[in-house]
Amino acid sequence: MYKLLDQINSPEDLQSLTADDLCRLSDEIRDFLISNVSKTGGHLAPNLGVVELSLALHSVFSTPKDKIVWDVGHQSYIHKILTGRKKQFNDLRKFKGLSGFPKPEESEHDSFATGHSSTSISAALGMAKARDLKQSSEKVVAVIGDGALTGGMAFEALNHAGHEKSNLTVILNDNEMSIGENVGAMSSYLSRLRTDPTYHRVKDDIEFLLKRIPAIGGKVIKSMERVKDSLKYLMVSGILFEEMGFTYLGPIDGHDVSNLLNVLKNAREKNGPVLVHVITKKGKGYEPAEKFPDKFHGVSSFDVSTGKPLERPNLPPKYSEVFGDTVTEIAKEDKSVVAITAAMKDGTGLKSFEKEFPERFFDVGIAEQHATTFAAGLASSGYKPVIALYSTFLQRAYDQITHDICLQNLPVVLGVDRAGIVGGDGETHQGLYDLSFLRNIPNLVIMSPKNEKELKDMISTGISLNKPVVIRYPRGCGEGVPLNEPPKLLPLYKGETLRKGNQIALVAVGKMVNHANKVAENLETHGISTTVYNARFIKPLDEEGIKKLASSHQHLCVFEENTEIGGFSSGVLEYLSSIGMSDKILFRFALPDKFIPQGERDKLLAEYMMAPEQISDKLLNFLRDEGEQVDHG
Ligand SMILES: Cc1ncc(C[n+]2csc(CCOP(=O)(O)OP(=O)(O)O)c2C)c(N)n1
Ligand SMILES: CC(=O)[C@@H](O)[C@H](O)COP(=O)(O)O
Ligand SMILES: [Mg+2]
Repeated sequence: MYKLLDQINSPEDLQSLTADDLCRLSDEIRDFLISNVSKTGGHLAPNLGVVELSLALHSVFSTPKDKIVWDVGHQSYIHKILTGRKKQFNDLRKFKGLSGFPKPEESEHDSFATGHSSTSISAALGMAKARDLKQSSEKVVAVIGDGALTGGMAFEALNHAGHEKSNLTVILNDNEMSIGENVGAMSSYLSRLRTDPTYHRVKDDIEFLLKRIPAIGGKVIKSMERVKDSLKYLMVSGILFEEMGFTYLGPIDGHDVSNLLNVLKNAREKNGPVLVHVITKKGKGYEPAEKFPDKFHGVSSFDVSTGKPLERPNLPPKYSEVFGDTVTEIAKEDKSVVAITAAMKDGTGLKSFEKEFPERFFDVGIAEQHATTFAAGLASSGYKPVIALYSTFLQRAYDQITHDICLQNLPVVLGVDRAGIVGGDGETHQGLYDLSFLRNIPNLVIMSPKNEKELKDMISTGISLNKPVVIRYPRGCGEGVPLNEPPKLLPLYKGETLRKGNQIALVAVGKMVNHANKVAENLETHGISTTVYNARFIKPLDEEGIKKLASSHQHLCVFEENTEIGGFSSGVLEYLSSIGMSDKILFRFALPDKFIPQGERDKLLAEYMMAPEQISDKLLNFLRDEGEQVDHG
């Protein structure tokens, strides 16, 4: 199928290839990527942009002895192709298939697990210091994008690396894109680096002129070093990185394999930290991705000939879209509402808010900690910030929520998107811990809607509370309920009974409410009288409602799409034990205390015995063993 790629089964196989061969191999790899990712979905544009860079890296450095850390890691598909995993791309991001991110347990060539942005330089510096302490000789490389470079951790690591002066190569993959257009002063600085020929021209002109002055010219050039350096201070050419103790090389064309090979060999041999500034095009080699790199950042299956997603039945609106539209509607009436994203305006649905209120919309870059305390600052000055962050990325801002928002009881609403199982992104992205790490923060209200209509109501209720509020909701489409009614204020800290029975009460939050309804229907066919209670509030808990259920049913079961450790069901257990009724809890249905792998949500729920039919069977078997009357159904 592929003349060159079929011969590549490990990085060593690159050593015999010429630069021309590598160019031809780049074309084959792009064809392979487009063909496979169009079927499986995945991060296409980021990977199309780093084909030559990945080939050059694996030609100059030799993994697994040398270490390459891929920041975010969404752009590591070519790295995986070159390190013996091309045959696994049929199952990319699928249950029990190839991960879309580096995973040491998947290959010895994957030096560090990544998925969250801006960690690569820190990890690479740690590896470099370990090498120095062991007095071994491996090379260490971090590959970081211009988007990831807006993350605070990256600066902390650059600062430390410049101080330590260990040998380390940082490749800055600059494609002017985060998921959407990159933002921030660093991004503007990089674009000056990319486009500013002035410095080079002025420096060359001076030298050219001086060389023409007979005799003294040479001496003057020497003394002109200071002038040249002062020009450097005036111009750009990586001065920021040079001042942080790095040797700056670049900017270079990230699609010119020959030049990449030369510069990387040069960087490899340099002492101290080196930053190689590589200019690439996100989506290179596939026109739809080049034209719309944001849309092709992360794609589902698509038609290669048009770039359009494969036909899907008309699905309900996504929770994220409902979130963004609702906040925008409320902001039309309430001028104090402002919206904040950390480089995820598309994914969180806040693009609609930006369009309507550009002056009240803030994209802070990949900077969740800053986003959160920035919101606290706005709130302390009379505004009502709404921040949308993915559950998994919110993990970064735990102290900011605690120390900067809740301690001061500031009116900030946190939309915690992608809460629950997220699917193909796997362990690094599952939103399964937010109920546990948020529930212990004083002053914080935590809600989770059973559907997209209740999400609207919770947003309106949350903003009206004028205090710290979290609303957690899942990735993907809503339940298809009507959305034409305006949002209403919910009865505070109260749940609702959706189905009335008297034997077993199923208490659920969020998407698990629909799960509980299915279990209840199943139990009722076996003659088991079942209540379904939508708790709505994880904190403060609806204690009165829970107590009533415990007093009027033989058993309670609790459902949540969160780890079983410290989440909603732990809160119910804590409360019931405080009133001597903890024995009423029969089962807690939550995710186990482990990192949950990638895979379709239904497959993962079944893997952990949380499919509705599995839960029903478990309950029916328990009741039978207890001698309860259970019809055949
Ligand atoms: C902490 C964190 N926040 C947000 C994200 C979501 N995310 C994944 S890739 C990406 C953009 C990365 O841009 P860049 O580093 O320039 O890489 P490129 O896709 O351009 O190659 C973002 C925001 C993340 N992975 N981690
Ligand atoms: C690599 C990364 O972190 C993001 O691109 C993430 O994969 C987006 O997730 P969604 O597809 O759920 O928006
Ligand atoms: Mg980028």
